[in-house]
Amino acid sequence: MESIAFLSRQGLAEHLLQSVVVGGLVVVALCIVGNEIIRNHARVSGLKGPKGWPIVGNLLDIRINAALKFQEYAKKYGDVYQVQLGNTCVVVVNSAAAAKTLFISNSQALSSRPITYTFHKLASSSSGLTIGTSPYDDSLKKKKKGAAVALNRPAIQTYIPYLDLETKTFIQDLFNFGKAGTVAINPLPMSQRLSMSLVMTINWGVRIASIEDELFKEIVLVEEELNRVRSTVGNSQDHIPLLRLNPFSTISVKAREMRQRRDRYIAKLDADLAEKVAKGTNKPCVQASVIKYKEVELNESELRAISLSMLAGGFETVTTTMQWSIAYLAQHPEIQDKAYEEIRRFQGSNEPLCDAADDQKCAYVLAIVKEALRYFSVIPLALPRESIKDIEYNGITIPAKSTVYMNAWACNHDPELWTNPDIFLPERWLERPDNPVFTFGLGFRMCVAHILATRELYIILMRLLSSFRIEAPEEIKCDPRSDMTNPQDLIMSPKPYRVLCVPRDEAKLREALSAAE
Ligand code: HEM
Repeated sequence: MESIAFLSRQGLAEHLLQSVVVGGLVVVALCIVGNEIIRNHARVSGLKGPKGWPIVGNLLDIRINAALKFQEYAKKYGDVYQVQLGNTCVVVVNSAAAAKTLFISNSQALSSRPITYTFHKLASSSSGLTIGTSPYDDSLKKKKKGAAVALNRPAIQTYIPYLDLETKTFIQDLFNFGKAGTVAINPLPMSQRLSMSLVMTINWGVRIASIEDELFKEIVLVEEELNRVRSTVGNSQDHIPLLRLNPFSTISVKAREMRQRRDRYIAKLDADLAEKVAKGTNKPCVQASVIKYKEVELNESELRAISLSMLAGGFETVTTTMQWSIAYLAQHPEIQDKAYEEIRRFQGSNEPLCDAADDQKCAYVLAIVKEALRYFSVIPLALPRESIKDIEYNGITIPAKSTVYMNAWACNHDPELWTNPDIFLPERWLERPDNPVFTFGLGFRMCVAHILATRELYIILMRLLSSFRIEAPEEIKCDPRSDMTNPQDLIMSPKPYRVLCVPRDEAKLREALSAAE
């Protein structure tokens, strides 16, 4: 009797277990089917493009190098197509001609940014968004106007003394840490200090004088982590909502921690400046003087957004462009020697610290800057856009609220624009100085500081190449297609390396640097 009861209990338990498993599988299958229907519905009607796998879409295919993979897809699907990143349908633009049509002719329609889970919900500052991550609204227009006033040509003219001081300190650092060319060094912290100090001086009137500064180290660490958090394609949870339920997600923990740490130093910088303003001891700077742009009338959170944007936009971008360039130039002495000759000829003297006020008049050095911006394309997918109204493109309607990526890498390497686009060749810019560079984006949301950034890179390279011969003590891998530190970062940086900065004329350089002190 007992054994019959036992068997029937066991049978019941097995049956229950089977029902739970089958029920669970049915629910999962229904969820997948439901999700597929939603995803299919979200696709742009009539636009070609790969659908990828259920749930993940094309995310797995673009892990190694999204911009290159998108460029490859263009051969099959055309210059403009759609991909499926998890649940997000993205329109990708891959040629110079298509980018001009979409981002310039439809500038206003493509004036917003999509909201992402990892950055916007977890990591963005409690007191507001940066300009680069703000969707389109009236507040964004005011923030952009404030930044434009701070970064237009007349304003940049007033920053020449800052450019002068920071680039001199850069040369001094390379000379000192590299012990006059006898010790191989990684130039990264020196470039980071330069670009960070410049934007901090412009914004808050305070410098970072040394790479040993604790605030410098904190900002470097936090901004580098945020670069990961802002990844366009690397955070799966941005595109697969189910993953947001994971309570142990390391990227979510990092995002929250970095937000708090960033809020702390921005608040401290603002408070220190407010104190100086009250005492009348502040240096002229954007934050202190923005109140005088009466026509803009920014509130506190909009002012804070400008500060955040200066650091987020102006620090890693310039640094990584320099870091790739130095790696490449170290292995191409012929480009360095040509630049050195051109600088000497242009200046008519043997002065290592070239004139900081020179506005990009040495054509060959400007050509190196433009080629570095093009060839390395440090933000390969620019910053994502969202359309605010329907766009007609080649008979297809890209509806409002679509996410659109400009593949800046593909546009910069477009064979319709350049012969041998995969070769680093500054001379191409002497032949076609007016060709476009896509590295700063295009249209309404184009980089607000592209004039400052180009001028900064120019004067850094002028002084660097006229002061030193850069030598590679060992091979440095610096192919932008494969040698990045983390292919999922928003801003791509090369792996760490070391170079020797050998003074071209040590006595003359010592003299110039000591005169500058
Ligand atoms: C080599 C240096 C730089 C590169 C490659 C770069 C690249 C970019 C790119 C690709 C965008 C998005 C453009 C688009 O959506 O079309 C952007 C936006 C922006 N950049 Fe830069 N940038 C650089 C330097 C700077 C500097 C020095 C600053 C500030 C001092 C800055 C501030 C900004 C801001 C505020 C935006 C947001 C514009 C908006 O969303 O309306 N950038 N930048």
